[in-house]
Amino acid sequence: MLLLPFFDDSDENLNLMSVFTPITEAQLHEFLFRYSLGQLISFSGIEAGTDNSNFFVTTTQGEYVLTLFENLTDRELPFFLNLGDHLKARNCKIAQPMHDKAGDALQVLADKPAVLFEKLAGRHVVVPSQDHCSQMGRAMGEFHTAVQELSIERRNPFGLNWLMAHRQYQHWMETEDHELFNKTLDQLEQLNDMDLPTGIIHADLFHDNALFKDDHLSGVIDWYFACNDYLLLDLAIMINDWCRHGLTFDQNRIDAMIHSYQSKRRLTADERRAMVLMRKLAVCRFWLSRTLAWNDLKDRQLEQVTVKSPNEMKALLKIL
Ligand SMILES: Nc1ncnc2c1ncn2[C@@H]1O[C@H](COP(=O)(O)OP(=O)(O)O)[C@@H](O)[C@H]1O
Ligand SMILES: N[C@@H](CCOP(=O)(O)O)C(=O)O
Repeated sequence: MLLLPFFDDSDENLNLMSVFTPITEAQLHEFLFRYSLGQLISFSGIEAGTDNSNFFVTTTQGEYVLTLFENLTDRELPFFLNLGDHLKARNCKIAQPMHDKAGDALQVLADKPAVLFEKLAGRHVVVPSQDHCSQMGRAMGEFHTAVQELSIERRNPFGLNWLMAHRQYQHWMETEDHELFNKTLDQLEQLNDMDLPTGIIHADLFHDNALFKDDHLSGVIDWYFACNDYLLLDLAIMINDWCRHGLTFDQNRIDAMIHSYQSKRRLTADERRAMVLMRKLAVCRFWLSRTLAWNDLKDRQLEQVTVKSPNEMKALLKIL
């Protein structure tokens, strides 16, 4: 049995440096020859992040973020790049993938798939306000409207079926947690009987995945969990993360987020009925993924990763 430390403040996550693949100035200099973006001035590794190696890159023409993909492959990446191009063409607030002189966004650098993105201004907010939540609701409504024109597809690897499959594999949970998890899965089965709209969702829009400059949203990053699933799941993930202080939800922030979302896409009657269930689905998804990540970290004694607290999600489930 694995006992996980209890954290009630998400700032206390295991947070270590996350540049997995280093690059040299010479490599980057040569890489930039492919683009019409000027000469390299400077670059530096970004310490935040869990999955990829990211670098800020400054050239004589602008500022960019270079991502080397540590897990996603050449075969998987076109989905995310097509999505990025489409959303940018619809004026959605995201970081544009930069295309080289031949029109390609996907490259190879240091033997890893690599993409250069527009650098968005600002930072993520630490304590989201009602106005931040309102801006996020509107942005999400715009994303969900824009993706309806797009026919690409990706199954959600962390959706309801994935959760249900883990009913059998709970040696990593204490008995009390196991009961809470299973009881919630029983409730979630009701989602299969509801007629809920689906489409491409971000699927990970926590407040560290949106950048604000002077309290205005400059854009949403980290689209690598994007997939086809319930549209409502995106709103549920955002409400659970953006609209609370610690373990206390703020109804004003929730109302502001839903209201501005609905200015772009109205929720159906079934979606309004399913909201609490969907928020539980969102919590279980991150409880399980964080727990698996913690176990993996312990088993492999990884040192260069950032893993968020699973127990924060368990505590949230108890108050929903
Ligand atoms: N396009 C961008 N513009 C500005 N900053 C970015 C951009 N993309 C990533 N970042 C910065 O890099 C950090 C890590 O990026 P993220 O996509 O979360 O990495 P990972 O995929 O490894 O989790 C973010 O918290 C943000 O500070
Ligand atoms: N948002 C997820 C973890 C994924 O990390 P990210 O840095 O890729 O957003 C969680 O909260 O567990």
